[in-house]
Amino acid sequence: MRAYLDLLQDVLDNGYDKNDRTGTGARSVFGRQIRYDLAQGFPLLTTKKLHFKSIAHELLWFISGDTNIRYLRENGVSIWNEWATEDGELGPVYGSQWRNWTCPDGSHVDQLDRLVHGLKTNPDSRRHIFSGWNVADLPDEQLKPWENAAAGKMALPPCHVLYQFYVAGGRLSASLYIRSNDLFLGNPYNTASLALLTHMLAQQCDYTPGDIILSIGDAHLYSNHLEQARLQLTRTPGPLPQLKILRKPDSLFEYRFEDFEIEGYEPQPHIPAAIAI
Ligand SMILES: Nc1nc(=O)c2c([nH]1)NC[C@@H]1CN(c3ccc(C(=O)N[C@@H](CCC(=O)O)C(=O)O)cc3)CN21
Ligand SMILES: O=c1ccn([C@H]2C[C@H](O)[C@@H](COP(=O)(O)O)O2)c(=O)[nH]1
Repeated sequence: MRAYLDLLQDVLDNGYDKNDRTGTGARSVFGRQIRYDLAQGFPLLTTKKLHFKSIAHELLWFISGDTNIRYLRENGVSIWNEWATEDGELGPVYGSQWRNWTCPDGSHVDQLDRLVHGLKTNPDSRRHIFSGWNVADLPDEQLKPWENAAAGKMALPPCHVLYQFYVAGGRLSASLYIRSNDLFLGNPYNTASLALLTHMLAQQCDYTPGDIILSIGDAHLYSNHLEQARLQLTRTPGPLPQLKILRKPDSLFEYRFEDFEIEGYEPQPHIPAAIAI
């Protein structure tokens, strides 16, 4: 996880202080990349305690195609509460685009189903991609997230926008473009989520999990996360935990939270930080 800490230092040292949509202010750099080899362990941050439960439930919720936070709430996950309508709606965010992209003729595309089929039947393809960036559903910038959701638009435009997969030597690798990344709160979630998805796809398609690569556009530390980032930089990363998947479900769409076990996770204490809304 050294590369993550180096990126925090890079932003502290070289970032520009900019205003941002949330009014919090952020220090940012543009265009950075971090790579993890999943053979080295599961990339769950060890320099502060992370809530794997939130990360896994959020990914299962995306994969199910759901865009209402009811499922998350029922499972004790509150990370999307601030953006939803009173009824829990977020509009056509990730799950909707991944599973149910609407075409001009009114038909729908299940991008994840196509991805799995492609990875199994045509591993050498250079087109193993799915994307959440559906221009027709982007929010109206003048409205609040929940107002957009109530109007049938996305509450927030996707941050983890474009996923690409690559098969070589029996290894499945994943590359993710993140247009905007809250390095203190969002990035550790995005990293572990991409790793978990890659493990699931590798299991389904009979490959070994390979590398994951996160390419970040606007990489920022919010002004009220700078002290927390400096505290984290005083800590030394520990050994990475291992992910065990306890059974092989019949499809990507049949995983349950109980199928995942994280072994050997011995993080340093949690560092609280306020989320910018
Ligand atoms: N400003 C901002 N940063 C984000 O990372 C982010 C958004 N907004 N909006 C949409 C989603 C929601 N995500 C979130 C939201 C909250 C936490 C958060 O507060 N994490 C706490 C623990 C909370 C918990 O797991 O219950 C942490 O310390 O990691 C993390 C990611 C990622 N995304
Ligand atoms: O998966 C995610 C989702 C969101 N974020 C962060 C990145 C930004 O700090 C905000 C989104 O604000 P925009 O003004 O739309 O860029 O959420 C993240 O890091 N990871």
